[in-house]
Amino acid sequence: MSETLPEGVERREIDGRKRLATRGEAVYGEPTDGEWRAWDPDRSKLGAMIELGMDVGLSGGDRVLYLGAASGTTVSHVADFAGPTYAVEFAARPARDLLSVADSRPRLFPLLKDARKPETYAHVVEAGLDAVVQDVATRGQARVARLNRRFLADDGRLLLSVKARSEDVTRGPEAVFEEVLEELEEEYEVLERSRLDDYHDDHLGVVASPR
Ligand SMILES: C[S@@+](CC[C@H](N)C(=O)[O-])C[C@H]1O[C@@H](n2cnc3c(N)ncnc32)[C@H](O)[C@@H]1O
Repeated sequence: MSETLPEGVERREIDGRKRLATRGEAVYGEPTDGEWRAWDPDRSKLGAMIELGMDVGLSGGDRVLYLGAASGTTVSHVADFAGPTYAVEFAARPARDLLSVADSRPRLFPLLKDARKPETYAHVVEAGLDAVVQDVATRGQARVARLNRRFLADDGRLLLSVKARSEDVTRGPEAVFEEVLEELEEEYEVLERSRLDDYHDDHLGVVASPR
């Protein structure tokens, strides 16, 4: 397992065992130790990717666009160690919780926007970002990643979680993943892929860089 964690992410003994952790206010009832809070890979695809040793290439202070922020479980951890973190979520109810998560995180910017319409937030989100993290769990996941490629620096990274059942409930996950990757590869080079089933059934984690 790779131990090159981003600055600001550590493996710490919390509640009786070593866990990934970041420093910040607790958000989803996760165990804490002082100012450190456990990052639960069962609740977070990005957490699972890091736990599984994928080389996500994140660094402390990175500028990040997060697509599919929901109520902020994962993006709260990202904003604990990253620089400006733009969090896009199109459903109003989870976005309300996301606003309170941002209260204690001055570098977290919630955006009630549709990730399929990047032109609606292009005036807020800077270009040349270090990372786009995507967990939208909706049909057309490759398309969303392609549409948001414009925000990434040439040496930036896409950290994508693909949920097979969101694309097609009738086909096997591997066939769905191949199709999603084929479309993704029109604009990205896939650097690493790994099933996340230890933590999330029928999900694929993908690390990619823009072509
Ligand atoms: C699996 S949940 C995300 C969980 C979250 N990433 C976390 O780990 O804390 C997927 C979220 O993506 C949002 N979503 C789906 N399609 C979207 C779109 N086109 N634009 C913005 N958000 C979208 C859903 O409303 C939902 O909240």
